[in-house]
Amino acid sequence: MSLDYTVIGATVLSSVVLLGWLFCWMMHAVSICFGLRHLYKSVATKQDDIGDEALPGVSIIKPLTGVDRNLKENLDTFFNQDYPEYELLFSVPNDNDPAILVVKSLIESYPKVDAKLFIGTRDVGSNGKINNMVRPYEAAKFNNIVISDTGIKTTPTTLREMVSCLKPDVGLVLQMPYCASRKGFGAVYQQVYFGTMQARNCLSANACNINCSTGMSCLLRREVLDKAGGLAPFGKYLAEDHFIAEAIRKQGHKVVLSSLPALQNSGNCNISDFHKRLVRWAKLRMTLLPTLIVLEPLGESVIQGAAASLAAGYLLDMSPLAFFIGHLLTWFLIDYFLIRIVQNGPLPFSKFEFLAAWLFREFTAPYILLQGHMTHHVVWRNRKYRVKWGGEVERIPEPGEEKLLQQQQKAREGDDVTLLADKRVVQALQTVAVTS
Ligand SMILES: CCCCCCCC/C=C\CCCCCCCC(=O)N[C@@H](CO)[C@H](O)/C=C/CCCCCCCCCCCCC
Ligand SMILES: O=c1ccn([C@@H]2O[C@H](COP(=O)(O)OP(=O)(O)O[C@H]3OC[C@@H](O)[C@H](O)[C@H]3O)[C@@H](O)[C@H]2O)c(=O)[nH]1
Repeated sequence: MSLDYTVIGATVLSSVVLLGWLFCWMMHAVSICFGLRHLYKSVATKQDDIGDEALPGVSIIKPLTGVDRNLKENLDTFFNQDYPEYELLFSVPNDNDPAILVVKSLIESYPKVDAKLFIGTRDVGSNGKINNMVRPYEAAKFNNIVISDTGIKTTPTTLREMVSCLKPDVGLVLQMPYCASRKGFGAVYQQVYFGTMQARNCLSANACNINCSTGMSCLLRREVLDKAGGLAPFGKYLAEDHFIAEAIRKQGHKVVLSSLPALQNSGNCNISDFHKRLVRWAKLRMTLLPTLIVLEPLGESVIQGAAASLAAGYLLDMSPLAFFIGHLLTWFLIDYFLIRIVQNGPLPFSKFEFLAAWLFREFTAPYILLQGHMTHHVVWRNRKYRVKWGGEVERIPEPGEEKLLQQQQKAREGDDVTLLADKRVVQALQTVAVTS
């Protein structure tokens, strides 16, 4: 009896594809169960019995670069935390940064809030955000550090909620990225992106204890990060959030999700800028976890649906078109259910807008991943970086910047204690610290 290897091959491949398809539905189910159980289930209320005096002090670091039309409104929310003891540490890379005026005016408006502004970076690596945060990190008064990006808007109870998640065995509390409601299709699209695909991955990964971080808003124990060398060793990566979470986990501490998502409220909802950000993130993910090069496209509804339709057509003799339509419709309905959980109620836009933004996201996602493959460098806040396999990055100098970057690199390589101390003195002299 002769074996038909083509038939065996096609049968095995179709079965694997259908198993992958079932795995995706399992991810949907896990993210919905975890979201329902975890999101907006405030732990803080239980802690209220402990009393304010038992709550630890928190230093909130806000690395800023430039201004957008929502910056003042966003920063203002940090001055209104319902929390007994916290300090705000703003930092900007240089004294031309327009964010300085915004911060100074807020500091003047809230004389009772402990707030400082740091001007000038310390270059410990290529990552501009890390360089911008090193000095406030070292100056922080408290052991509990919040890192919060410039575009984040917060609510009065968020800090209390995040601190309540910081149990003794926890080293890092992450806020899952989501968005505040803003006007326009670009805003709806971002909300749909973070409330569906990103939420599914983030919730299911956290439910299964897989590191899936976004560092836009997190609370960490400084003593734990200091054991890994503080912030400086992470300056060589752009995905510093991923590596910080890894370092904390390696020390045996848990990384948990806060029950409140982070509200991104940048004044810029431009779709093309958002796509550039997604391409940068995609590039970071595929260089640091190459298995995602295969898995990530397979986790997309359109690619997964196309592959599963062909497999079902072959194995189960079903109409591939009917299978594909049923697949997409079910995925759509489950995503609608998930985003309602992430939003904690009715969506701030119509069902039609949801449908349009959802279709746009699902059908552009493969193209964005492809662009991530095709770019050799990423751009972040007007700076170009070359990303190496493993996640390390190198700044690509702009014309005229080569010498400066070489000097900075040499200074980093030659850092001994005396040189570092000298540099600290120079930097201290260059710094203007505005204290309330
Ligand atoms: C057969 C089909 C299998 C489908 C598997 C699907 C695999 C998941 C694919 C993509 C993950 C997307 C993750 C999105 C969140 C990451 C956001 C991000 O890019 N953040 C960067 C900027 O902040 C950050 O620097 C990079 C971090 C690296 C994140 C790596 C995440 C891996 C998560 C994998 C989740 C799998 C969940 C499995 C649950 C059972
Ligand atoms: O050169 C820089 C770039 C960025 N930043 C600051 O870093 C924060 C995040 O920057 P953006 O909002 O441009 O970028 P993203 O939202 O894409 O960042 C996100 O993805 C990449 C990760 O490394 C970040 O931790 C995460 O926050 C902002 O607060 C920004 O002001 C700097 O201080 N200097």
